Amino acid sequence: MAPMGIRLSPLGMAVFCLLGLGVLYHLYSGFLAGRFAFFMLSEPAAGGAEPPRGSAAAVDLRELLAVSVLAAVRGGEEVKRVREGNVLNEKAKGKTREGAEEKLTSGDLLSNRRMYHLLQAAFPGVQINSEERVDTADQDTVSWDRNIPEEIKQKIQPKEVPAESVTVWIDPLDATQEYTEDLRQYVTTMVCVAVNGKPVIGVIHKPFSAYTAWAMVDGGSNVKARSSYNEKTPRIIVSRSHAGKVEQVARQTFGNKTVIIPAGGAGYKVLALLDVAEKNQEEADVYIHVTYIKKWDICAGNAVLRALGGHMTTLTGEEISYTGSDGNEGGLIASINMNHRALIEKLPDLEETSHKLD
Ligand SMILES: Nc1ncnc2c1ncn2[C@@H]1O[C@H](COP(=O)(O)O)[C@@H](OP(=O)(O)O)[C@H]1O
Ligand SMILES: [Mg+2]
Repeated sequence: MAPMGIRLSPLGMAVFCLLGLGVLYHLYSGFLAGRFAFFMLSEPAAGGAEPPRGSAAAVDLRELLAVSVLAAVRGGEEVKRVREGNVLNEKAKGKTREGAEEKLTSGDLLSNRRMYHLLQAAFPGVQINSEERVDTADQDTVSWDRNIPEEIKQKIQPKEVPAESVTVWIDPLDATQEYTEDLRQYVTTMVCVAVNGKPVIGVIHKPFSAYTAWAMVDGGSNVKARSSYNEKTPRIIVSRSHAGKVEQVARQTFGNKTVIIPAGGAGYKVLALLDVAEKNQEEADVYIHVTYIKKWDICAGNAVLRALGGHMTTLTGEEISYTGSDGNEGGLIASINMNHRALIEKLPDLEETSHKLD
């Protein structure tokens, strides 16, 4: 009932109600629109609010493997392009301890730039050690499209590790000496991922035959060991341009009739121990190196061998740690599906050998 003296007109009531509804609708739709806009805007931010992958406390090793394969392939394209263009701009960057000239070409530098920037942009929180100097101002346009190749997805599970435990080693052009001699079969590009100094992911790519081997320890691989190895009279693969006394060491260990295969590149020599269906690849049973060598030269091969159950150690059988300094002093011996310990015990004392052979 209406209060006394006031008559409510039904029409007025209807108009009043409609106005009220309008006001409510306006307020509420504005609120909803605001919420909707916030939701839309905050969607990428929410993704971004999670720390960008690779820069935060954790990195996924499967992603790191995918980028490492891409980096090795992209770097390899530069290596091939420069070689085919025949303008290497070859120069000497120094000498090894043994006095051999260390060469540097445009192939090394352009591959390095590509590989480094690709890995660095994808994983900004990770330590990357590269054979060549990197100009950080010198950006490269290739970025990772976040695609993980189907084969890697099928074989490898995601696995996060703290970013600060990771060291990536890049060799943008292994066998530079042979590259300058146009011995293309020896040339590789390599990426290695070490976790707490242990080599865990290895990628070895042959740019001139578009062959890529990758493996992850406790993960999987696209390459395997051969079905048999000659343990009694192994064929030994050694350096052709930084040999030192390796031939004498090999003959002293395995006899004068031992077959010694001189070859370029540490990546190539590790592949020689595996089942690599590639026509420009020789096969061997053991890889021995006696001179100083850098960690970017051997880390990827070490990871691949370890993933497949093989070994790469110093000549006295110590594991090589892939953190800190970039040099490996103790030489190396690599084998797979063999008694590695027995091989080491057979080796002569290197100090003694070098006195005897001087
Ligand atoms: N005594 C030494 N000092 C420095 N680097 C060496 C070395 N012996 C081998 N290396 C490097 O290890 C890689 C494999 O060597 P080799 O082909 O002789 O087996 C080459 O890398 P790069 O070609 O990447 O420079 C080579 O330069
Ligand atoms: Mg190298």
